[in-house]
Amino acid sequence: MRLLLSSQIARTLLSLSSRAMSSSSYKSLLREKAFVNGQWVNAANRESFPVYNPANGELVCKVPDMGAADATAAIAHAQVAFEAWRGKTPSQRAALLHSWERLIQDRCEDLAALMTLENGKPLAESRGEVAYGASFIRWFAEEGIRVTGQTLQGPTPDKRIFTLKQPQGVCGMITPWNFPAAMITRKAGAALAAGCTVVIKPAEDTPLTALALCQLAADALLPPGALNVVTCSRSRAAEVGRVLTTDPAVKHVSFTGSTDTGKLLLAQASSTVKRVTMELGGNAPFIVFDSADVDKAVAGLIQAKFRNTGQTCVCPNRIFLQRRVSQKFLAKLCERVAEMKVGDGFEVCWLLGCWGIASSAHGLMRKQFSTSNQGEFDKGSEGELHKRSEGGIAQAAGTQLGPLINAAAESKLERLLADAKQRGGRVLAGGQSVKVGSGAGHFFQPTVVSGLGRDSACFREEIFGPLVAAFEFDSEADVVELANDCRVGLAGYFYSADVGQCWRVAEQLNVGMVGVNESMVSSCIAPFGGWNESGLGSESGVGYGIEEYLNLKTVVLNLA
Ligand SMILES: NC(=O)c1ccc[n+]([C@@H]2O[C@H](COP(=O)([O-])OP(=O)(O)OC[C@H]3O[C@@H](n4cnc5c(N)ncnc54)[C@H](O)[C@@H]3O)[C@@H](O)[C@H]2O)c1
Ligand SMILES: N[C@@H](CC=O)C(=O)O
Repeated sequence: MRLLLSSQIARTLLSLSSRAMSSSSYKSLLREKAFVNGQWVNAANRESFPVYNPANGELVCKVPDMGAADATAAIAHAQVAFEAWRGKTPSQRAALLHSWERLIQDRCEDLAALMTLENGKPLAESRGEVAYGASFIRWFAEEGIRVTGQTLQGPTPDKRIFTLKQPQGVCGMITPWNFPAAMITRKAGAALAAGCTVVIKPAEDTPLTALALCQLAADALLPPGALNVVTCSRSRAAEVGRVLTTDPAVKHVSFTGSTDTGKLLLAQASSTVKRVTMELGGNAPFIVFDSADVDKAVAGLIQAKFRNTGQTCVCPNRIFLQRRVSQKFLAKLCERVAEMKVGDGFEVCWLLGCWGIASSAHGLMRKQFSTSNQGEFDKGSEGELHKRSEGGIAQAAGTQLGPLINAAAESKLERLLADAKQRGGRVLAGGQSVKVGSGAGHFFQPTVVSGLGRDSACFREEIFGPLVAAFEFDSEADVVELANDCRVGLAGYFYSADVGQCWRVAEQLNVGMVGVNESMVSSCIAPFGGWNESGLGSESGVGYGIEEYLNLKTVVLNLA
């Protein structure tokens, strides 16, 4: 009887989940034009470029291939909009941002489907990203109404000093493909809440999520010109990027992407001394000490490393294992890796169907709570979101690793692997590309290699794919030196049961974010930023994220 009941439940869930999959309601958010001054527009040159589904190489649609003239026009509109937007009270801006965030949450399923379509990440992760992305808008709406200055005593009895924080103006933003929603909302949410207006150039691989966010911003009644998206192909990125980094009307450039591109944009932005926020590449150490709980460390690595098929700037890159624990860790890791399913991000099972239903229920509940008990409900959902995006990797029985973003990403993995083999590295798991469906996508097995030294490409370069490179070490001092032997410093992780060691190592790693017995360091609450060649400035966090978009002004008042 119990068996019959559970198979009926499974069948119902399966049918509900496949019905959800076959739904094409995301098309109502699919936009094939750029968004400037509240209008859907073509490129001045009338050209367009294709957006492909990385899972099967199929054409999704075409969007405008804009150039310098379009970027200049968008900046001019954003400048006009700035004069009105800065004049609104912080609470008025917050109310509009809250509406935008609510619409994003309400359309979570459609946004997630669009994201999986253009980026390839498993649907579970796309849902997690929509919620993560929305959290930044809510966070910054609240940050915006709490901006404060200082009142200081003067250097002489007749003087008083005040500080004011004022919006900078038009902000140019260049964003990557790996988090097509959250890297936009983390920047634009902060800038808009501060009273700035924005012109965004999204990555050429993933412009559709950016455009869908614009539609929802328009639905939320954000004023025309406050949020603009200029789309362009890779071959025009430098042209549009040059305008965003050199036009005197742009006061701030915010970029997330590779360190090489970041350096170029920094140099360009220096010509007009713009404020800059740079979130660049990482090479995160993931250290497992002998005292660590190995099962927790393996689970942590799986979550942090394979999120977005390993294409995340805070992904563990170099895995350092203390000699006594090394074999045990690798054996368990290889066991887990062998179970991971590579496939189309839309492939789900009834477990995820279950989650889809839960998330629809979440949408309904959210609507009900929105007037009565919003604050409390939001707090609860924040934790849920994190569990959900982690669950997408570690627990789901559907696709856990989607395709790589493009052919160049696959070639890079093959190069890193060839270098590892040539240097005597051993491939303990994976190591092959995978044919999925028509074979037009670029899929790769989760791969574990060991036996490498610090001369290997896996040690020196940001891997940005599902390849784990493990290295052994003997002492705490040795591993801190190894971990710090790189020019970037975004995130770092370690697992240890020794409290003293936890303090020491957290303090000694030259990175902007450290996970101690924890593999997820990103949230709207925590400052996000890197040291050294990983970037400049801080996104999110209490005060830090919004301050990036505010100018400090000192006012000296003479009382005499
Ligand atoms: N830190 C991150 O989150 C992140 C994100 C994406 C890529 N990466 C790293 O970069 C590597 C390559 O990926 P990628 O090619 O997408 O990164 P990229 O830095 O070249 O691209 C990121 C963004 O910058 C734009 N861009 C590129 N060249 C530009 C230019 N000259 N002027 C203005 N904009 C420009 C792109 O169009 C995209 O919007 C990856 O393998 C990875 O190591 C890091
Ligand atoms: N999206 C990542 C950062 C870049 O890849 C995060 O917020 O953790």
